[in-house]
Amino acid sequence: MSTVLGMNQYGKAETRVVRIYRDTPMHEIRDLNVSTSLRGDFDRAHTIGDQSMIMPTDSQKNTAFAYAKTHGADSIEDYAIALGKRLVTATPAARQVRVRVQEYAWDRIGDHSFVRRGGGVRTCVVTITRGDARDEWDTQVLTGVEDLVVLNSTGSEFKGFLKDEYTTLPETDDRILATSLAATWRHTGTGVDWNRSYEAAVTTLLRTFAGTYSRALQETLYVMGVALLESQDALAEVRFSAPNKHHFLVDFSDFRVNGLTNDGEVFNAADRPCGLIEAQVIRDDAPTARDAWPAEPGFR
Ligand SMILES: O=c1[nH]c(=O)c2[nH]c(=O)[nH]c2[nH]1
Repeated sequence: MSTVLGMNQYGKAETRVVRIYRDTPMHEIRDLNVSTSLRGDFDRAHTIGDQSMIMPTDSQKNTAFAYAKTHGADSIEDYAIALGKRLVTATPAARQVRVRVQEYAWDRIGDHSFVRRGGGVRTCVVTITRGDARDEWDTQVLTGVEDLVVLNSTGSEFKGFLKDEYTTLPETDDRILATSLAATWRHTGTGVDWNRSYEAAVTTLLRTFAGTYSRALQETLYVMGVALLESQDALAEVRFSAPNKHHFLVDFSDFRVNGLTNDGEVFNAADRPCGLIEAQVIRDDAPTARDAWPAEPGFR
């Protein structure tokens, strides 16, 4: 039996590129998922382990970041064409490149604040307990929003934190703050215009996220909780679960490209792990929650 190498291609899949345009106080965002694949004569890499014709996938990823700085402005098509031509040009053995780009759309909620388009799933959990008398019910209503993805491209710091032998995180005065917010709030009664209350709650959460300088996501959640409870008298408490979706500034300093700087413009949107910040904000005179929260282990 003899065997030969068949079709093959290689590249970097799903480089999560976030490009911030910050030339004016009104920032713009492009949020991309970029995959590149090179095709050509890469037989020797497969058959005899010769890497001399291989442009590393790591370099392809770096090029995707660098081109977001220099070519990311207009359309994903122009960006993909420029990136693809560069990769083929830099890789003599490549005959063809395929560049796939997905762009996530964001809507503006402030000068440097955005919410992912279409985001936010409305939820409710109702718990009804039979009372002593006929037609007597104890009704507890939780309303919430999940997957509300929000991002501030500046106005966020994280510094002054506890450090030990394992701490490597640099302090920062200016970072992206992004989270996929889950918030659940408890109503004190049922005489509520639910739709109007929900819309107002989400508006308050978004407006507060956008309008609050953040020293940590913990502080931002607390301020959002206070604002929500102050905006509607009939809310007893709110609970937040907020993954800190880390955006790492891409280090261009090792690239051998003249004049390429990264002044808070190109970020790697990390997939995982994320910080997970969770907090409850409650009125001090809130009626007891009884069984409102679906907290039995293993139950929903
Ligand atoms: O807002 C933050 N809170 C933290 O507790 C934390 N920890 C961390 O590494 N980064 C951040 N950011």
